[in-house]
Amino acid sequence: MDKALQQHRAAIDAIDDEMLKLVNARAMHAQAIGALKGGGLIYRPEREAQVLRRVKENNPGPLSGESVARLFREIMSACLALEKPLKVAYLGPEGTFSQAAAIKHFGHAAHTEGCASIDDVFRNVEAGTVDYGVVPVENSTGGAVGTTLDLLLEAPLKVCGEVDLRVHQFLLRKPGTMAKAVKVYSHAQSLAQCHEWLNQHLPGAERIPVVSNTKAAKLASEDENAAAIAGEAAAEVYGLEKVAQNIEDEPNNTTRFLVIALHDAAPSGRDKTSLVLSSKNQPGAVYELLAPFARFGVSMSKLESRPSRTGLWEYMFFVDVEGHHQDEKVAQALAELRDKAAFLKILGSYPAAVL
Ligand SMILES: C=C(O[C@@H]1C=C(C(=O)O)C=C[C@H]1O)C(=O)O
Repeated sequence: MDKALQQHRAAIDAIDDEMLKLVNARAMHAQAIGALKGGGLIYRPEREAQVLRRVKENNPGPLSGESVARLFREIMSACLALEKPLKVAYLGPEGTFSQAAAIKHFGHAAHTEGCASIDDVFRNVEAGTVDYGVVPVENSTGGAVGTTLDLLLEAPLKVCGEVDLRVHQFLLRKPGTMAKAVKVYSHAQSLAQCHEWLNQHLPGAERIPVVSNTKAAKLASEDENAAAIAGEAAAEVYGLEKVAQNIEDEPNNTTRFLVIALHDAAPSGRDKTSLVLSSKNQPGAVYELLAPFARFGVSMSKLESRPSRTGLWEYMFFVDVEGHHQDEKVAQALAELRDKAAFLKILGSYPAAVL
């Protein structure tokens, strides 16, 4: 047993030495490519998506496709940081799901910077104080994030990526607290995601929405009568006790985030395009408006309406379609839409999430 163990460990050491050489050789190629790009835009979302898809497809196992993709995500992140670590703004403070999404998408070598609000994330990207921003756009139980949609409509920014994050919620208390919680702090989206659980387990408690789950955790850490709903990372930041775990009503609770930047992405082979449009306020107008997608065989993966601020009972439609705006079918549908829609803004084309 001892001998076998030693043999395996010796083999692992030898493999690790090989891997060290290989990842550094890879890093040097990435550096050379950085130099070819001449100090311009180094990060290429479409290429990164292709690298991740390729390793998933070629993975012989026994490691899962998901695991190898996560490893390569970190390798690429470190390679890119050799040139210049990316600065990524998210809805802070530290420990939010937005930060987890930023790290999932860009890896740990990126510098993540917490902002006080979603507006601030947009402003920082616009001003160029950060390279990218990560903003929540919809949750599988709570629905659309209105602030993000409104800002996407107005901001001169592009969507260059998407991140899907499985969200687990915890009920957190100050350690050693015995009294039943009379107040529950959390972000409105998280309160919505745990609505049924709260009805059952804390029916009398007042639900108080606050700007972030981390803020909720902070408030609960200062108040014996309060609890917070937040993720694991927020519990760690404030040293709270996890009184109940996975309290989200929907077991597949997922939040989708968008990556915003001054540019979108080139085609990666499996892309999405986000756009916002409005129709004239007349019967059948919405049907008419969306008809070009059906006619050119473009699949729609999302349709969300939002009241327009300009007229009563007028709506903006946020649409995601499969394909890149440079793909022929999508380009044809968009050309037709341009004539029909009262308003059309293409928010950007980007690789469909790999991780
Ligand atoms: C090396 C490149 O630059 C960056 C680093 C990548 C990598 O490490 O594989 C991929 C895309 C870019 O974000 C490239 O464009 O190929």
